[in-house]
Amino acid sequence: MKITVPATSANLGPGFDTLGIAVGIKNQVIIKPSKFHSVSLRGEGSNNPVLKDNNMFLAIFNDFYNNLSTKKRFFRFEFINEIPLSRGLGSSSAVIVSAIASAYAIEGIKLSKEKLLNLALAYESHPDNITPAVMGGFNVATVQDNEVKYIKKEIPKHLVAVVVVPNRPISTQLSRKTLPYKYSKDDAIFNLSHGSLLTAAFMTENWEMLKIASQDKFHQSYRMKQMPELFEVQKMALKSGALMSTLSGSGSTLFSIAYRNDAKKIETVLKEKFPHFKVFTTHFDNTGVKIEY
Ligand SMILES: Nc1ncnc2c1ncn2[C@@H]1O[C@H](COP(=O)(O)OP(=O)(O)OP(=O)(O)O)[C@@H](O)[C@H]1O
Ligand SMILES: N[C@@H](CCO)C(=O)O
Repeated sequence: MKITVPATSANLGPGFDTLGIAVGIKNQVIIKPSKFHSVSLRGEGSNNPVLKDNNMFLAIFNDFYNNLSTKKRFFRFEFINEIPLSRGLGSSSAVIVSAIASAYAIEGIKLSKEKLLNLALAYESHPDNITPAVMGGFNVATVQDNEVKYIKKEIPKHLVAVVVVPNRPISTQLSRKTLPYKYSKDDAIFNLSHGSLLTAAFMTENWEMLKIASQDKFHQSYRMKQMPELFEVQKMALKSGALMSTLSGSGSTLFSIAYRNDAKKIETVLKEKFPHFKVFTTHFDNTGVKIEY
């Protein structure tokens, strides 16, 4: 059995804890029944021994599997990770979603995507990474009575993401602590209006509106000050033709959206200017987590 789950970019500027989008890089887990427990790990995180043994995937998988099954079975877990850790591309959300989906699937128990999403919510207080990780596409999500309420929009193929991944992480947990506890009425209205405009721009495919709509006063500047070079990346991406350029989740990745025809030029400029960062272009994922037997 193979589970595939996409990376996700949350906030998209003003949509703090609300807007998120799934992109073409992914984590895959191949699970096979085995005589004994074994784990292999390739790609992102493979040089981190902690991730091999007591990683979050196995902890969540076992929590659910032990409740779903009466049988004591062993498995071989083969992790193939493309999503970098602590770079704002939803690595932990991908793990949470794929671990829960795997436990149900290995037992042959059907699990709707809505139910999966609400089970994942228990592990992540904000829905803006887990929702696109489950559903794919662009999502607007909120939590009401412990349930995620969301609306999804698929992204057309002529749009791509140009992603700049710095060589230093920003921890979501720590960076949330650097944010103000209170905001002024003006800043609240600024983010409400820009987040609403951004959502409408995605839903109506008004891509030229993304640049104005993706401005933020809640979190980006506080976080980007931890790595001031990110302001340069953002300016260069927009100058080279990006439709929008925002901090991906809590960072450190800078996430830009562009027309497919403009991506090569943007990517080339960013690679030349920031050779110490990983720069790549990827399509959008409109499927979300998927299981193949
Ligand atoms: N691929 C993974 N495999 C196992 N555990 C993981 C993986 N990714 C994240 N984790 C666990 O989740 C914790 C938080 O990781 P990380 O900071 O990447 O998540 P995050 O908050 O989603 O940030 P980001 O969105 O930047 O990835 C890690 O310390 C690790 O315990
Ligand atoms: N909305 C979350 C996203 C984390 O990926 C944050 O900004 O902390």
